[in-house]
Amino acid sequence: MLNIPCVVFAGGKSSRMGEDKSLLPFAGFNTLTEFQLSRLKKIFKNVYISCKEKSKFDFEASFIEDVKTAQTFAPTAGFVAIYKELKEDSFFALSVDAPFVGQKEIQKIIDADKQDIDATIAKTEFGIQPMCGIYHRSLENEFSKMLENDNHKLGFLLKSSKTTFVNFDDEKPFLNLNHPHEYEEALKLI
Ligand SMILES: Nc1nc2c(ncn2[C@@H]2O[C@H](COP(=O)(O)OP(=O)(O)OP(=O)(O)O)[C@@H](O)[C@H]2O)c(=O)[nH]1
Ligand SMILES: [Mg+2]
Repeated sequence: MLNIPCVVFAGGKSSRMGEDKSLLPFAGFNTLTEFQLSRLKKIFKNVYISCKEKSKFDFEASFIEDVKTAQTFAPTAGFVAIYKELKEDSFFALSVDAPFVGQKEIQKIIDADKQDIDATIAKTEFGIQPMCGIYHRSLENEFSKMLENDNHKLGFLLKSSKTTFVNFDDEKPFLNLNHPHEYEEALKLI
């Protein structure tokens, strides 16, 4: 079991999906969020759910609600709240809509992580995967500033910080369910 806390980001608008993707049924679970919780709890000692309002879920879990000052829909609001809530020096961030990121990928990222850097993030041929990787507390102030300035460019933050990018040849584990057709594709792959 991994000691680093895992945070599943499930607070987005799902504008491309057209309905809240964190609440879509998946692999026999009532919601994609519960599917993620169930499998990630076998890998990490502590798994948290980052969201705007925990009341949208009808199950028990360790929820971290976004800071209330944030009107914007962007993971930045989640990051600021997570740093406030957790006492650990780093955490593993994963998007709720990435159901195929498995133990193998997670372990490779953990093995590449070091104490004196800001982040360790997955990268594929398509580009960096900001919602799959480790964020250190050294970025806490940066995230607060980004939220204040209504700047939500995670890619820019990572490229201008001490980030280790971990290369993956296989794109498949990083399938993101942004559009309905990707959800349909994922249902067939389970
Ligand atoms: N906690 C929190 N997470 C968010 C917020 N906005 C986006 N996220 C998460 O960030 C991750 C990446 O976002 P996207 O894949 O673009 O999901 P989304 O923003 O819901 O979808 P679109 O509206 O189609 O862009 C997802 O895991 C979202 O749940 C937010 O305001 N708060
Ligand atoms: Mg989005």
